[in-house]
Amino acid sequence: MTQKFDVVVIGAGPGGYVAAIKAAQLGLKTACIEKYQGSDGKVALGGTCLNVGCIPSKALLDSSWKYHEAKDGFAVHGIEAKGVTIDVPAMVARKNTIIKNLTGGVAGLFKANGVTLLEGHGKLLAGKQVEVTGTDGKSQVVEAAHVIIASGSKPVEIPPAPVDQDVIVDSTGALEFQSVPKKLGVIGAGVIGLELGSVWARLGSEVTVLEAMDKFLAAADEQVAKEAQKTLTKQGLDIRLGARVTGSEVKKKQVIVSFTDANGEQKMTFDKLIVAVGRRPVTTDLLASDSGVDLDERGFIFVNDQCETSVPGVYAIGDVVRGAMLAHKASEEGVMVAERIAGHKAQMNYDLIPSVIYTHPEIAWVGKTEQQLKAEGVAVNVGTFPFAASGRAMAANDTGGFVKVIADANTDRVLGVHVIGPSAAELVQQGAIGMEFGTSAEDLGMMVFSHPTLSEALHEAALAVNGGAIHIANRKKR
Ligand SMILES: NC(=O)c1ccc[n+]([C@@H]2O[C@H](COP(=O)([O-])OP(=O)(O)OC[C@H]3O[C@@H](n4cnc5c(N)ncnc54)[C@H](O)[C@@H]3O)[C@@H](O)[C@H]2O)c1
Repeated sequence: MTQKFDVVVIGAGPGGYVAAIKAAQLGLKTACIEKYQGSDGKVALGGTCLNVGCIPSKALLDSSWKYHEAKDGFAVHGIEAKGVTIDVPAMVARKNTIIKNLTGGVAGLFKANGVTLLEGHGKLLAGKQVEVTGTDGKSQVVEAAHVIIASGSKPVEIPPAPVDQDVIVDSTGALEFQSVPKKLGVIGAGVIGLELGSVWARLGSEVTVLEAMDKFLAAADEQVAKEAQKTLTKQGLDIRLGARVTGSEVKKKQVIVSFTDANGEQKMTFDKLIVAVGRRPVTTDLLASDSGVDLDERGFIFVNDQCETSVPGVYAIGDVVRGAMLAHKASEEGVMVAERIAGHKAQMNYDLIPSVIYTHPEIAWVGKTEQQLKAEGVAVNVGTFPFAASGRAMAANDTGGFVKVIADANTDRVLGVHVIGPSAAELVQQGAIGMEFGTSAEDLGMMVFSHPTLSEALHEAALAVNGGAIHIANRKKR
């Protein structure tokens, strides 16, 4: 007999698993389909984020940062650490343990919330039926009153550098190196290129980043991007802008990469090459020809602001639809859709999705950049505060970067918070909370911030918007 559900979710990444849990919590009979197999051959929940994305990369970023600190950052504190070494297989094994704990945790949450897990590949048929094909090749069809597609994304491949997951790897392969490559090439100075480039640079690789665009971190505020480029270069990342990769040749476990830049044609040889040039939506064998769901011109599933597809009752969320490819955006879309299915009037605020790059210092922002606002003709006041003037940052010997608060010159409403520096992600979240409630720079300035904290840099930057910073000379006078 055909199994019937109120909600069937295709994909158990941070979009799909959150949607499934939320739907079940709202009293809907919910199933979630997932096929991804972990290293033990068993189905693992959590999608790219938990298995080969956000979490494993942060595990390696944290391990490599501790190594770097032990090697080069302790002496200033009077701590002597001699003979510091890195055991790369142990570092990678720790990362794998974290993945196992978290993916197992999601399975536990499914059980606790009564979500039925259907193992296999899900395909949407006509009439909100979903075909589930198991790894044994056997298929079953389930029926749903509502379907949520959360099939995610995968790395873009480029013909000049075909991934073999040995010498030329994508973001997944770059989490599995068993030793530190002497020379590491990275194609793409985006989020993944900078995070993974940082991991291996801290462990001793000579890292060259080849970026096709002439501008570094085009999505970030220009002042932040400039500071980031300066800092990462100082850390040893050789960032080549305007560098177009034209070919690669793997020879004796090395790769010779050809590229053109302002100086003409170039060749460089690397021991490993990471290709990190973006991700694309996964829609392969996902939609039957008569499913009725439309794709947009870039291959994403077409949805409106409420994540409704062209078929009533079928929704799509996360990386497979328009917007930022971020786990937290996917999760919030999942919550919104589950609530709407349950009859609530949930909406999502697409204007306040924070962005974070987990380098050191972290780079994070929410809202608009100064350049975007100027292009829109919005008059703004800007306040910045450098961590070099923060007592807490000095105590931690982590004084690089600054906080920048941008407010509407007429209303004083905060329109953007941009941070490069220690705990930037956490500080930007404070800005996001304020902005969600329509805070003005003055509101933030009037609040009591604990002393001594890094958060005081946000307080001071908000005060500086109107020339009232205490611990730095104000550029703008009251
Ligand atoms: N911390 C995070 O939030 C986080 C971490 C990892 C990934 N992600 C998401 O995953 C997605 C993929 O990340 P990503 O870093 O691969 O993509 P990205 O879009 O952030 O950066 C890709 C970069 O590669 C460059 N590029 C493209 N083709 C090139 C070529 N042929 N030669 C040289 N450079 C080229 C682009 O100009 C761009 O700067 C992004 O949407 C990102 O937001 C987010």
